Amino acid sequence: MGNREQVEQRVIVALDVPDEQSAIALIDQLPQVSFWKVGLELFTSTGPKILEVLKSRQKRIFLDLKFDDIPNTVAGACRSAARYGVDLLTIHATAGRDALKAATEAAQEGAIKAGVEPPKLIAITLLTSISARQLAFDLKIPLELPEYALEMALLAQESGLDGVVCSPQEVAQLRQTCGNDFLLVCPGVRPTWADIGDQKRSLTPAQAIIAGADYLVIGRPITAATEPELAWKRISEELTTVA
Ligand SMILES: O=C(O)c1cc(=O)[nH]c(=O)n1[C@@H]1O[C@H](COP(=O)(O)O)[C@@H](O)[C@H]1O
Repeated sequence: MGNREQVEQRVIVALDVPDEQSAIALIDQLPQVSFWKVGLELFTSTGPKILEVLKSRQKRIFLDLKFDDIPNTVAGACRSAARYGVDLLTIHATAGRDALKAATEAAQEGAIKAGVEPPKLIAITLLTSISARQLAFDLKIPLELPEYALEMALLAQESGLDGVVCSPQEVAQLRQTCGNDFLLVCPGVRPTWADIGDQKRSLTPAQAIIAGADYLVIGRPITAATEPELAWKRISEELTTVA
């Protein structure tokens, strides 16, 4: 496998579209994409049907439902989601230690019962749409943002999770503290030519990989581009220079 193919496998494209038809159109338009993220918009619209579509095309799946509830409820949700045989699944670190532990155990149980590989359960540290100012003034968190993100990552690691979702701006620090076996997945990635949109703590694809991300999650710079294939190619070429 060449460098290019290897690095392309580290890009997860966010399938943030409203229905199955638009999702299938994008999946088929971008055959080189091997890893897709199904999030709240698409899953609420199609339910698990879209997961079957992706599996029938041998794609890897990040099911990003960002569970955040009491331990019993998140455990039930993770047990159910794990049965789909997806590769990655998300929960918010703010659900707390008991919920994170219960979710980890339940995801294993659900997968074993269904006879599929358990998903890697990863926790959201702090949404990449939140700035340091918003963390302090709106959320009233009295910690510096990098320290808060690190605390959430350590909470996830201590609770037995496989990794976290973090902004590329925090990934170097998290890699150093959490080690190489902890999965670091970075959304909030923006090539220099793309709109920043609602993302607040962004880096370019090359910078995010250099900083230590295992996977990049990229949505609108590709999916909302006039020519998604060209956007994908530009990102892939950028990454090949650092891989
Ligand atoms: O869990 C995520 O994937 C996620 C966490 C986070 O902190 N920030 C974030 O943007 N995401 C997701 O990553 C994707 C980013 O999409 P774009 O901003 O269009 O590249 C979206 O599907 C978000 O739901």
